[in-house]
Amino acid sequence: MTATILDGKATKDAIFAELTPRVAALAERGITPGLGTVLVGDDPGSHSYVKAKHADSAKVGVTSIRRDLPENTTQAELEKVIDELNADPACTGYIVQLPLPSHLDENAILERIPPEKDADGLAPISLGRLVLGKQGALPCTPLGVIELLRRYDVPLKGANVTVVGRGITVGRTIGLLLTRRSENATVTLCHTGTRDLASEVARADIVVAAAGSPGLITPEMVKPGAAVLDVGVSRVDGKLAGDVAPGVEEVAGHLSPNPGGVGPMTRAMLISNVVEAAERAAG
Ligand SMILES: Nc1nc(=O)c2c([nH]1)NC[C@@H]1CN(c3ccc(C(=O)N[C@@H](CCC(=O)O)C(=O)O)cc3)C=[N+]21
Repeated sequence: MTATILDGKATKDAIFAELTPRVAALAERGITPGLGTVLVGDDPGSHSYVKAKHADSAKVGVTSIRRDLPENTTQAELEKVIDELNADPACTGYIVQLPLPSHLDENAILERIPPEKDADGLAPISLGRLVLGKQGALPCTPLGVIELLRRYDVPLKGANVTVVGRGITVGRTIGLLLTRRSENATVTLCHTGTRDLASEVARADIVVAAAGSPGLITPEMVKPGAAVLDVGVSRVDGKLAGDVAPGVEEVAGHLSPNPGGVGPMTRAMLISNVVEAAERAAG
């Protein structure tokens, strides 16, 4: 058996094609969504993600506002930029690219993002609303995983989902989305303290690998026919490596590769969040 590839790039393009007329409809009412990005430092990976987000915005007609700051930016300088975006009516939503350099207080910055301008659901108030099941911005990577599964008709209701990794952008939050009544999945969250990772993965109908540990998920672990999503990414000898080892495509029923899987979906969900927030604000 060879897994059906969950093609995140093609799915992102399909989502953009759906968003473009919605942005045009907003434009007719005099509304232009504007996505801001705040990037501190010169990590090449972060730079290429941010660049891609601006290209995405342009593609669907969303204005973009870019704030690139040097590595040695102080907390006060960064807070000033955040306050400017908060006050700028052209910026309807924005993200602070994570991780921030270690001398900066990341949580204090995220606290400063008002929920109505939070484009990727990582500000504390948005995360709290997610826990409470209240309307708010939702995290883009978990949304991307769910949307990709939905578009390939991989059933979530009642599915056993094993998530590997407890980072804030994926592992910690995806269970909150998957266990909503609208998804109704059963979620197991694994991490470095998990006693028997192989048996937790073997039980799963869907595996979300978001540990950032190259090749962690091997073919022997995976239940034949399961859907496997490779979300983790690390650099090994300068090359990008996912969490899913070669050979899993022979066992899995569906596989989202890395690159070309959840990464582009994350970007699609960011633009979708910004468009949806603008529509909601317009009434
Ligand atoms: N506040 C915040 N929100 C984020 O959503 C966020 C973040 N910080 N910090 C870093 C991670 C990482 N991330 C990616 C987005 C797109 C790709 C992506 O599109 N990747 C392509 C190609 C990547 C390449 O070739 O360089 C792919 O997977 O095919 C990857 C990674 C968003 N993140």
